[in-house]
Amino acid sequence: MPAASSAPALEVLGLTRRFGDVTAVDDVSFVVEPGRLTGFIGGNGAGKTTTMRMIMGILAIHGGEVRWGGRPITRADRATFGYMPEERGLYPKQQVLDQLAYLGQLRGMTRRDATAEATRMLEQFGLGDRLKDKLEALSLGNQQRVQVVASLLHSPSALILDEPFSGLDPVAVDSMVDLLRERTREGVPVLFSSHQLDLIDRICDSMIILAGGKVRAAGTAEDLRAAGPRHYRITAGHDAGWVREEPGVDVVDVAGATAVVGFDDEPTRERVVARAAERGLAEFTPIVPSLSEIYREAVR
Ligand SMILES: Nc1ncnc2c1ncn2[C@@H]1O[C@H](COP(=O)(O)OP(=O)(O)OP(=O)(O)O)[C@@H](O)[C@H]1O
Repeated sequence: MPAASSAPALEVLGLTRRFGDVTAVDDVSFVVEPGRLTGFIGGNGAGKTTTMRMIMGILAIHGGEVRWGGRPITRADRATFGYMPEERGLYPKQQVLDQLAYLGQLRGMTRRDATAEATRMLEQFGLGDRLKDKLEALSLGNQQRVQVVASLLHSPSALILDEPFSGLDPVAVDSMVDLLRERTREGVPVLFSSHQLDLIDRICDSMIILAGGKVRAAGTAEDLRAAGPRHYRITAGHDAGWVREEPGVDVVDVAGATAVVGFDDEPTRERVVARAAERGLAEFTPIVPSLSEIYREAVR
C-alpha cells in the first residue's frame, strides 16, 4: 500500500557506472516510492549491487544522479538510510546483542534504546535465545537475520538491502517480510535485490527488472501485470490441438481439451473463439501473468 504522500521517494536518474570497458550500469532510471516494497530483480552480473553501492555513495557515479525527496541526495541523507551490503560486515567474534547495541549507538541511538529495539526485533525473528551468542556461532541464515536487524535498528528513512532473502528458510523469509512491511507501513521506501523468482510474486509491490546493466521493465505489480503478455485458456471439444493450425496464434501449451494461447490481434481472438464455439466451448479465460513470468519475458 502506498503510504502518506509526505514521505520522500528515492529516485535514480540516468545512473551509469563503468569498470574499464564494461558498462556495468547503463543509464538506469527508476523510482522507489515511499511505502512500497520494491524488488530490484536481475540475474548474476545484471548490475544490482553496483547500482545500490552508487545509491549509498560507496562507489563513484560516472553519470546521472540519485535524488531523495526531489533534490540531489546528500551524505547526511544517506546516513539516515539502512543498508545491508552484499559483503555483510558484522563482527563474527562479538556477541549478537552487544554489537547491535554498539551499531545503534553509532547511528545516534542511546544504548538503552538500541538494546531494547534490537531485542524486540531479534525476538520477532526467533532469535530471542541467541542474544548473548557470538555471531559466528549462528547458522548462516540466522547471521543474515542479525544483519537485517542491524540495517533496521535506527528507524531508517529508506532501506537498501542487497539480497536480504538469499539463504533464508521459508519461515525466516516470512519474518523478514513482516519486518519490512512494518517499515513500508510507516512510509519508508524499501529497495531489495533478488534473483529468487519464486519469492517476488509474493513479496513485491513494485519491481524493477534489470538485465545487462539496463532497466528492462519497471512499475507497480498491477501495472506490470496489466502490461504483461496476455494469454488465454481455451477448453473446447476433446483435443485442443486444432489451435496449432490457426494463423496468428501463439500456442504456449496444449493438454487434452485445454490450450493456453496468445493472439496476434483482436480479429484473431474473435475468430478463434468462434472456432472454439463450433467445437463446444467450455472455457475461455484470460490468464493474469505472474511477476516471474513477466520477468522471464522482459529478459528474453
Ligand atoms: N569492482 C569491480 N571491478 C570490475 N568489474 C566489476 C566490479 N564490480 C562489478 N563489476 C562488474 O559489473 C557487472 C555488474 O555487477 P554487479 O555485482 O553489480 O551485478 P549484480 O546484479 O549485483 O549481480 P549478482 O546477483 O551476481 O550479485 C558485472 O559484470 C561485474 O563483473
